[in-house]
Amino acid sequence: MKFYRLLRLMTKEKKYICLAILFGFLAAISSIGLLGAGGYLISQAALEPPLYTLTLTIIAVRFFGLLRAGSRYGERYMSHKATFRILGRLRAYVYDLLEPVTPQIFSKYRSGDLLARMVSDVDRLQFFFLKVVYPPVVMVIVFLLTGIFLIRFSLLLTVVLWLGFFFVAIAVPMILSMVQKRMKPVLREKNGALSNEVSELFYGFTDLKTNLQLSKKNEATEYESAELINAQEREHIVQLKGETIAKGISFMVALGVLFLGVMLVNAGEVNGVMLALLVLVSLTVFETATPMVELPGHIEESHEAERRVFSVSDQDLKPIVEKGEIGVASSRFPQSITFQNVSFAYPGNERSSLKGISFRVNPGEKVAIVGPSGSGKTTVLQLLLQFYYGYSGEINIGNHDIKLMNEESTRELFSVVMQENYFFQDTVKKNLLLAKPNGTEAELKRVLEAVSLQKLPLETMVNGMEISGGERQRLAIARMLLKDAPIVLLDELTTGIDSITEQEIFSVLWPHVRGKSVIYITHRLRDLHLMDKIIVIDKGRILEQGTYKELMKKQHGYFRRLKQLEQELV
Ligand SMILES: Nc1ncnc2c1ncn2[C@@H]1O[C@H](COP(=O)(O)OP(=O)(O)OP(=O)(O)O)[C@@H](O)[C@H]1O
Repeated sequence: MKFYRLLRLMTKEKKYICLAILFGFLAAISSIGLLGAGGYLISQAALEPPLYTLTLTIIAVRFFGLLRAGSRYGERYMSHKATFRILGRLRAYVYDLLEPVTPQIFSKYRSGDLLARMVSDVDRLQFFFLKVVYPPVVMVIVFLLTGIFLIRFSLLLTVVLWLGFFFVAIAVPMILSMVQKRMKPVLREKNGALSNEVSELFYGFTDLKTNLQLSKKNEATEYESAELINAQEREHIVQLKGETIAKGISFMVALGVLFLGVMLVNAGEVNGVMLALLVLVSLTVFETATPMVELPGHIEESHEAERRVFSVSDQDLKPIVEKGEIGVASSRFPQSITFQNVSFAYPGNERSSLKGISFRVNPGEKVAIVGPSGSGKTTVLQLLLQFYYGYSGEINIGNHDIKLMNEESTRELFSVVMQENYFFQDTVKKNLLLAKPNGTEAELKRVLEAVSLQKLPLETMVNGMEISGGERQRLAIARMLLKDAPIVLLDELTTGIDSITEQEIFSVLWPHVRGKSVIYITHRLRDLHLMDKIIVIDKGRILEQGTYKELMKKQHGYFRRLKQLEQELV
């Protein structure tokens, strides 16, 4: 159902929603009361009665004036409070939906695009309550009550008012929405064409310039821009026409009420001093109805945003199993890791990236996984870190199947350096503290020294230009050293680092990980004699595994051939 999830979230903010509607209603009614009482006062004053007879009306005008100011403030305050609380809930809800399927999402969408889209769509949904839900509720209540008030004078007045309501709040917005719906595809097309031109201009700037095509591209971009502006103008004119018609109808209603009022006064059914009150009341009540012209647009926009926000999580991206609750008894001791006949294909991929992989890392053992690019090495870590669940076979840490283990406490077991490591736009210090929130400055400096970054001040901004790719990689290693978890996962950790620094890092790293279980992924074959076991993997299958000596003894072994090839190259 449309807006089902949004409405469910909204019900959690009942209190503020009810208060917003109450204050909105009071604000509208007091506006009507103020103008009505004002009109009545002027009419009465024109008859020059003794001043004391006007006292009550003057008090009423003052009362409505004050009530209007107070309730307007209350309405703004409560409606925004409700809106922001709903928005907060919505953000948390969307985050909870996406968090378990994040790896699947990022393998499907470009992460930057998706995040930007998500953030803007969620933000757009904040207007759902403010512009879609609550104004019509207030409007209907106000029109109902005003209609009932007018029945006191004549049923005809009420009929005219409700007829006006039908046209202004229902018929005109519906017709307008139908016309705009027909214009939307053109707008979308022009929008897409312009974004296309702009991104080609932006990303292909150097090529366009060197091939002398820049001015041609500029012209094309300007043409698309003018086309889009024209289409937007046309849509805006239609919108303005709708608003003008709605306002025109509300004036016609006021005129109709005036006309009827005069007839009623002539017939002696209504006192003449009430005439101004009737006209002003019927005019003011439409203040709540004329904004309805924009309602279909807001509904459409919210619906589109809602569809996009939830479409990502509604796809077949759900984790295949529910996570278990088994906590890890102690994260201090090294743990064994076992893969038993594990096969896995990434969501949407027909080809399996792992095919019946079995191996064991004993507690405290150091195991290298080597193999050519694309052979499935990183995938082993992705499964171990529980970024994906849809594999067959079993993965165990200690005696527990990881599918049954509590996700967060399991991750405490790992210190990880992946091929690409994310750093927050913050200082070196803050980025390091992520791994150990209570780490002291001395500890931070010690790990920086370990990766030969002692000259890097802790307050340097990581995403600033001062840090090179190799330094970022070393920083990731420093972060890993700081976490001090019992299982260490290293994926191509010295990519982008020169051989001398690499040697320095390894001389710190191996002593540091002594006693820990280590999986070290690499396609470089140096230092592998330090490993307890080497697993050679190609096209998702294990080709051979054993100690360095065992593999080097195999006459036609894959590893031996690789090693020989590397030595020849060196
Ligand atoms: N997110 C993903 N979505 C779909 N397919 C993927 C994804 N990540 C990897 N693959 C595919 O899985 C296979 C194994 O990839 P993996 O990254 O595990 O290889 P690798 O041995 O670590 O390679 P490299 O040394 O280049 O990092 C490759 O064919 C790759 O195309």
